[in-house]
Amino acid sequence: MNRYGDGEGMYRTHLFGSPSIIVCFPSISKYIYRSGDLFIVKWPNVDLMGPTSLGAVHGKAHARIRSYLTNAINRPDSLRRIAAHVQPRMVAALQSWAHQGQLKGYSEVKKVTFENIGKLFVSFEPGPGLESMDKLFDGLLKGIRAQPINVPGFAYHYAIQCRKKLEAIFRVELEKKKNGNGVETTNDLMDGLMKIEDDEGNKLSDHEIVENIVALVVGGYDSTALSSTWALYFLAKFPYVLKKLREENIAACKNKKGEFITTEDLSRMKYTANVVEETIRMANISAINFRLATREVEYKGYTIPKDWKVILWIRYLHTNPENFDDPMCFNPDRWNKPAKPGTFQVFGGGSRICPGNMLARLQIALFLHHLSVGYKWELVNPDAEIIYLSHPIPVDGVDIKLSKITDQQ
Ligand code: HEM
Repeated sequence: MNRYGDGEGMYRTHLFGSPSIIVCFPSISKYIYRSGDLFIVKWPNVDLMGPTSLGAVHGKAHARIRSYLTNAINRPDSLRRIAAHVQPRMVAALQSWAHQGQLKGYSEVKKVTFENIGKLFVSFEPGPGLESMDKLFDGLLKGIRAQPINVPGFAYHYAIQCRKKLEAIFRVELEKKKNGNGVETTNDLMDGLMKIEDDEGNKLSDHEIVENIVALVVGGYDSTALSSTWALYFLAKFPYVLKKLREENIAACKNKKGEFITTEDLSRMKYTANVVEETIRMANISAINFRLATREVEYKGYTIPKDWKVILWIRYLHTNPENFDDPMCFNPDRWNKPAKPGTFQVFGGGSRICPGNMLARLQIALFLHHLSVGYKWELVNPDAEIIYLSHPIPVDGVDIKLSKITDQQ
């Protein structure tokens, strides 16, 4: 960009041996998202994501899984149920953090997020099994954005081993469900995937169900945990934001007699919603988004060749002062008015927009509620360096000292 100027907001380069177009302006990003037939989604290391999973399939196969999933986790009635379901574990986790006093924010947030997601997706109960699965998912996630070198010692090779073990675990769960062996009737995502049918009444194969469940945990687990961890970080750094957040959240539960807050309560909590949006904008969990040109495309006098990778550079959009004033300032009030069109792409766009976006927002908001009402905390290393691979996170894993707020405070 320094060499050629902004142009139409894209430039060409070579990344990891592939010719690629890097897209960094809202207008061209919008065009690419809208032209789903010209630019198909194409994740790297799709074998690790699962070639038959939602993020990898196209056409009717994509539409039928997506429609089920959107109903199950992204509609108001499902979110209402999920809100009631996830809060007890958040409350218990925060109490245990206060007992610990000092803790690694990221690993603790991950534990509680994984417990909730494990229960929602496959009815897993917390326990040692869940902990070892967490490690397997960690290994799998690290491989997804690594060079595909299938040699022992490399992240990609290890990720393949983790994936095999995870598939074996989920296959056992699926068999139990199919045989009705010792599993009470549940209503989790695996049950839902088992029921999906296409126009001819064909169901998903066992293999497709298992691949989709693995992909859903991959998509929904670390992304949500990282976002909540960044909220811990930003709120510690911006105390006046925490003060306003706390006031709104205390007011929201003033007349409650111990019951949890609901999605209806949250819909009235404007500042909390702003804090969620600002957290995910600045966290940039998905810093880039992947597409592939299916044929040669002309755009405003430029040619995008067939089979070139098209990489949407989301972090650039979110940190460009032309899109967001003073972009590195954590300022939830900026969300009092909507972002400029096409500048906010945390969840991607078009027919592929993240189907878990409302679920993620809900979990972050509920976490913020219990955290801000009941606890105070500080960063042990406020100047910790940030690492960016595989995802952005302070290098110390957000080490915090946390305690319960007493009545006198
Ligand atoms: C803050 C948390 C999250 C972030 C930042 C995030 C971000 C994204 C992004 C950028 C995409 C790609 C969209 C595109 O290509 O245009 C995506 C897709 C996807 N996400 Fe999320 N996501 C989050 C939470 C979740 C959750 C909770 C789930 C739960 C199930 C989930 C499941 C998926 C799936 C299945 C896809 C593929 C969708 C498709 O190809 O149709 N994500 N997400």
